[in-house]
Amino acid sequence: MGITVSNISKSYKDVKALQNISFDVKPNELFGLIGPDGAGKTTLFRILTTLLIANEGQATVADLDVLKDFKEIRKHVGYMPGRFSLYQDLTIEENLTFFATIFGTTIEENYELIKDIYVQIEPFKDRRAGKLSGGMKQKLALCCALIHKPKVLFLDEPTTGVDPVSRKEFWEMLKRLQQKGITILVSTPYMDEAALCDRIALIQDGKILQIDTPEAIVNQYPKTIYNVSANNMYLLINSLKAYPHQHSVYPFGEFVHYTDTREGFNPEELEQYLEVQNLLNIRIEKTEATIEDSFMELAK
Ligand SMILES: Nc1ncnc2c1ncn2[C@@H]1O[C@H](COP(=O)(O)OP(=O)(O)OP(=O)(O)O)[C@@H](O)[C@H]1O
Repeated sequence: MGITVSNISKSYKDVKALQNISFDVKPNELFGLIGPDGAGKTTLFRILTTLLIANEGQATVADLDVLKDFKEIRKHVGYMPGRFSLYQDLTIEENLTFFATIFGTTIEENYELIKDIYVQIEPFKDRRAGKLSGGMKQKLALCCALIHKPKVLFLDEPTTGVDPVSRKEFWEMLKRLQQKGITILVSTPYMDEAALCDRIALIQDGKILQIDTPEAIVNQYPKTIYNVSANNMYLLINSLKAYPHQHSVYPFGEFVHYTDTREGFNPEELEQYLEVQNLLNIRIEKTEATIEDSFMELAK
C-alpha cells in the first residue's frame, strides 16, 4: 500500500518542473519531500493524486496505476493541498460534513480516525474556516483529508504559515496516524522537519538530489563545518566568500557555516585573515552537520 514513482517527468511549456524522478515509499512509511519553493513538490503531488498527467514515466499509489486506475485511487487517498482546500465561508462542521458527503460517508462513521485532531477544534465548530488561525485551519484540513479513511495520505507543505507549537503538535499527529497504518507522503520547505520522517528525498529544480534516512544523509556529509561569528555579519560573509580556501559559506541562524577546501585546515589562520578584514569578536567553532547543510552541499 505504498507509492512507486518511476522516471516521472513533467514540463509546463519551457519549465521542467520534474525531471526523471524515481523513488518508492514503503507501505506505512512516513516519507518526506524536502525542497525549496519551486522544486516541483506540488506538481508531483498532483500527479500522484491523479489531478495532473505526467509527460513521461509511471507511478502507482496503493498498488494502483495513476493513469489506468485513477478513479479507484481517488477513493483511497487523502490529499491536503498547500492552499485552497477549505471552503472559507463554511464553518468547521460544515466543511467536514461536506467532505464526508462527497466521499459517501459521515463524520460519525469515521470519527475514530479524526477524533484526536477534531476534539481540538470542535469547541469552535460553528466558526467559519476563513476566521480560523493557521494552526486550526491546518487541523481542519487534515480532518477533511482523513474523513474517508484513506490508505495513503498526501500532505503538501502542511506546516507552512503555522506557528511553532502547532507545527510540533502536527508532527505528533502524523506519527499517530502512521501507527494506525496510513502511508504518508509529506512535503516541507523546513529542513528541521526532515528529521521527523522515516526517509526523505531532497529535491531541487525538479530533480532528486538524495534519498535516504535523515541520519544517513547527515552522516554522509563530507566536510567539517565551523560556526563562525563576528561583530558584522555582512562583512563576515563577504570576507569568508573572498577567502581563497573556502569551500562553502552561508548564513545559518546567528552564525555563518563555513567549510574549507584543505584537509589540514587551521582555524587560527582563518581568524587572522578575518582580523585583517577589520572584524571583531571573531569566534570559530566546529559544529555538527544538519539536513540543511547536506542540502546546501548537494545543491552546490
Ligand atoms: N501551471 C503552471 N504553469 C507553468 N509553470 C508552472 C505551473 N505550475 C508550476 N509551475 C512551475 O513549475 C515549477 C515547479 O512548481 P511546483 O509548484 O511543483 O513546485 P513546489 O516545490 O511545489 O513549490 P511551491 O511551494 O512554490 O508550490 C516552478 O518553476 C513553477 O513555477
